[in-house]
Amino acid sequence: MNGPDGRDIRGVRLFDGFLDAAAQAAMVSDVRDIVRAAPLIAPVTRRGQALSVRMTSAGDMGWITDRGGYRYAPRHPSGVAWPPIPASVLAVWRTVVPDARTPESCLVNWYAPDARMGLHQDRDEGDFDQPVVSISLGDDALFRIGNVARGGSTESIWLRSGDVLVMGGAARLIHHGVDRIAPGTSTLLEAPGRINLTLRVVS
Ligand SMILES: O=C(O)CCC(=O)C(=O)O
Ligand SMILES: [Fe+2]
Repeated sequence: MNGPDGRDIRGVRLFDGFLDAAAQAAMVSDVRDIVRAAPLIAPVTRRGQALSVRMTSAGDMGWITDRGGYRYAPRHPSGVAWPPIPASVLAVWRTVVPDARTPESCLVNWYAPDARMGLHQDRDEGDFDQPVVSISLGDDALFRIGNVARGGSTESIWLRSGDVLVMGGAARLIHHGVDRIAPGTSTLLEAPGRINLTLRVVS
């Protein structure tokens, strides 16, 4: 059921339709401000393999990956500080995880129609008692949820614009990924694609 604590899928909590159309549009405008200050990066792994998403960040720390490996960094590669996390985004965190510490990082993932994200854990943070909160804007995404341990069965759900997902507690280190997006399922953005915002406490 979809009560005040969201719908439970393997310990992950989904608040579907959390943001109404006006709140989504306002948040997109805030994301555009972030991207203007800290332009999207085409990330590569240490081995030089390109990720299909484009990324930037807001907050004290931003997650980056390049030929030096992956890490949290205090600055955008251009040398500018990451812009602050917008109030609209912080408000979502405070509502869905009121007992958590203040997030130090808001990763902005941009999915063009052919982008995806492989199954992984979010484990570059210092305190796994703190949740991860993810906000979806734009086209639908097929989100796969596995297990904390590697392997085993998985379950996929469609994340839609305005949905908020919480990975916390026993599900904090659950494997997850985005198999694909469905271009053209939302009219929120001017071009097909999807924005995902992922909030984390880093330290
Ligand atoms: O795009 C999403 O919904 C998930 C993003 C994600 O898992 C991440 O950035 O670590
Ligand atoms: Fe993740």
